[in-house]
This record gives sequence, structure tokens and C-alpha cells, in this order.
Amino acid sequence: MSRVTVDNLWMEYGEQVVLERVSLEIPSGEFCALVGPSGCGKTTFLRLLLAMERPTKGSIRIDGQPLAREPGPDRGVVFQRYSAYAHLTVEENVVLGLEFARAPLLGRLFGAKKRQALDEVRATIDAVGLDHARTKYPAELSGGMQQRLSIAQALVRKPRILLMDEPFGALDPGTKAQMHDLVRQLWRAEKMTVFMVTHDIQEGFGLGTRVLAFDKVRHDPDAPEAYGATITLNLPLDDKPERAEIVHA
Ligand SMILES: Nc1ncnc2c1ncn2[C@@H]1O[C@H](COP(=O)(O)OP(=O)(O)OP(=O)(O)O)[C@@H](O)[C@H]1O
Repeated sequence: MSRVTVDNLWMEYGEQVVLERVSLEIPSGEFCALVGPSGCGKTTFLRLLLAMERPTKGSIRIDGQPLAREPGPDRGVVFQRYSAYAHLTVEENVVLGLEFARAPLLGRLFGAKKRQALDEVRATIDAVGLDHARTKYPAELSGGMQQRLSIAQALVRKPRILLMDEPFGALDPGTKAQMHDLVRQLWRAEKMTVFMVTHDIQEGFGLGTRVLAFDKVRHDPDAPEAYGATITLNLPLDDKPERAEIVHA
């Protein structure tokens, strides 16, 4: 289970209020699509969920527990820009994610633990459809394949919460459709709670089981940074059959 509760969250950078009064109750397994104008704080919200930033006020809890201070393996992240090491193969890149999660001091696993990790890595690489590219380097992959690698790096740690920041923005329509199928399939299999930022409303309504819109409702023309964005629309897409199947209140 991974229910996310956000209580009166505020985020300020110096004089600039980026987010204000954000309160949410997201049931486990929900696929949230985050939309809103550029610069309104969607990425900041993901960074807060990851604990890469501390809120100025308010709290985020997962299953009632306050967020750990460090980004933990319970949260996986997929960025639009790829996060793979150029000098490591697909398989080595995915292994690295697991090694850092399981051996934080040395960053290396040995013996039976390494073999177990390799089995899990190969299963994840298969799941994202990169089995034929296991020994390739990132520069040898197409955009869609690089995005699959990025998803594999996040999924191999079996996160309960998956955060995606415009993951498909740079892909051509055909590849994007394939990636939508893949993400839907993985979400259904793993029943993760997903937060995906997108500028594509159609994508948000297509993939999401809940749409969250961020925008400013308060404006001071003399001090444009005095107010932040909040949630202006929180719409569960109740008519989607998969919502009833996967989302648990
Ligand atoms: N570390 C930081 N220090 C200062 N200001 C920041 C920092 N990170 C973000 N901001 C500011 O917070 C605001 C929100 O940025 P954010 O990237 O969260 O918006 P966004 O909604 O994701 O935008 P986009 O849709 O264009 O990606 C911006 O004005 C940005 O300049």
C-alpha cells in the first residue's frame, strides 16, 4: 500500500512562493497526471515527494508515516532527460541502481547477492522490452530505448511510488504510444502509486486515473512572486474500469 497524504504544503524559495496550501489525499495505486502552466511548481512538487527538498510548511506522509529525510528506494523516478552512465551498458546501468540501494556504503554486491541482483535486473530489462539491447551503451540506443532504460532503472528497486517528470515529452508519436502501453502494463502489474507531470492533457486523461491541475488562484500585480500555485482541480476519473480494479482507498 502507498497512500499519499499532503497536508497544507507550502514551498518558498526566498521571496518567491512557489506552492501554497496544497492538500491532497491520494489512495494507493492511483495514477495521478499533474498538469498546469509552465513554472507553476509541478517539478517542485515531485522533488518534495522525493524528499529532495524540504517544504517550508506542511507535511507529506506515505501510509501515515512522515517522509524519510533522504530519497528512499520506496520512491523511483523517471526524468525526461536520461540518467544513464554513458560508459556502462544497459545491464550495468540497471545493476548500479540496485547496488546503491542494497550496498549504500560500497556500491557493490558480491557472490549470491550479486547473482540475485542480476536475476532481478534481467527480469526488469525483459519487462521493459530491452532484452535484445542488454549489452549496448546508452549512445547506441534510440530515444524510446533510452526512455525504457530510464524506466528500468526506476523499476528495478520495486518502488511503491513512481514519479515521472514529462517522461515522454521528447518522443515521436509512435514511440510515445508504445511507452504509454508499457507504463500502463507495468502500473497494472506492480500497482504503484504514480505521479506523472505532463504538458499533454490528452496523455494525462488517457493514462491517469486522477488529474491534478496546479495553478495560481491569488495574484498581486505588484508582487508576482507573493503567491504560489495550488491544486485547482482534483478529478478522479471514476469511469475508468482499471481505477476500480487497482486503486484502493
Ligand atoms: N532550487 C530552486 N531555487 C529557486 N527557485 C526555484 C528552484 N527550483 C524551482 N524554482 C522556481 O520555482 C518555480 C517552479 O518551478 P518548477 O520547475 O517546479 O515548475 P514546473 O511547473 O515544473 O515548470 P515546467 O512545466 O516549465 O517544467 C519556478 O519559478 C522556478 O524558477
